[in-house]
Amino acid sequence: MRKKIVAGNWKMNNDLAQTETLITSLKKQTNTSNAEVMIAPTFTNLWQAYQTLKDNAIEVIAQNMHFADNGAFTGEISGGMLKSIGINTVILGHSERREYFNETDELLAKKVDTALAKGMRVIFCFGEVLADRKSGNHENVVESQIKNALFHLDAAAFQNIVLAYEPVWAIGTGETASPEQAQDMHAFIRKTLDSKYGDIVAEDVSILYGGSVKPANAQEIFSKPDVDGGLIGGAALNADDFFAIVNAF
Ligand SMILES: O=C[C@H](O)COP(=O)(O)O
Repeated sequence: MRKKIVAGNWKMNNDLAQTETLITSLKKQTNTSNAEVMIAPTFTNLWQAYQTLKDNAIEVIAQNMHFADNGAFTGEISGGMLKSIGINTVILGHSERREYFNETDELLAKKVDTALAKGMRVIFCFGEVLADRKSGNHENVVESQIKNALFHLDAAAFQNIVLAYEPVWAIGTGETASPEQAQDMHAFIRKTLDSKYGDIVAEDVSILYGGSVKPANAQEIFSKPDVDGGLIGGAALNADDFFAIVNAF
């Protein structure tokens, strides 16, 4: 069964004190929707966030992880380390990881494998840049990102995969994909999954939209039949805005 999910990706924002303040505000909010709510603080604040929220319905998730279990990878964090502090979900393939840290589909396939082998849930991100959208190549780009990183998996693996379509031109720019553009791409993503795995997988996978989702536009985007939620950046840094988006369902 497809789930509704709203996940806040805090990116490299909020030190420990700011994290505690924001979580205190989040705990005062009421979820009147049927959406699962997640937040992804920075690594240094995951433990504190998890401890503060472990009796709350808000799930604390990670923004990234390495594919190896351990070893000489200075500055990296493994899935086992995340699991050991109670983190069961990880965002992989965010466009900022792809752009600034050279993460390729091939690398992401290895990260996905490791996360799934650890029993973790993956929020797998992908999306086209503006030039691809302008040239009409956006569906080809998204199709190859999905195929290259995920199509080695078996159908059962998709029970622990959430997809997040994030057109790069809409991230942090204030320019949102129109609800129709989001719907069209989400429907295309289901068609792509259907071609390999059949309609049960295609219909059951949750597909989130990310890119300048705000309280003012969330309801219209979430009203589209193939949009199952959002991956929220800037607006997730304010508790009122974030829960206005959660409650837009
Ligand atoms: O992970 C979140 C996305 O990059 C969207 O960020 P944004 O809501 O600030 O555009």
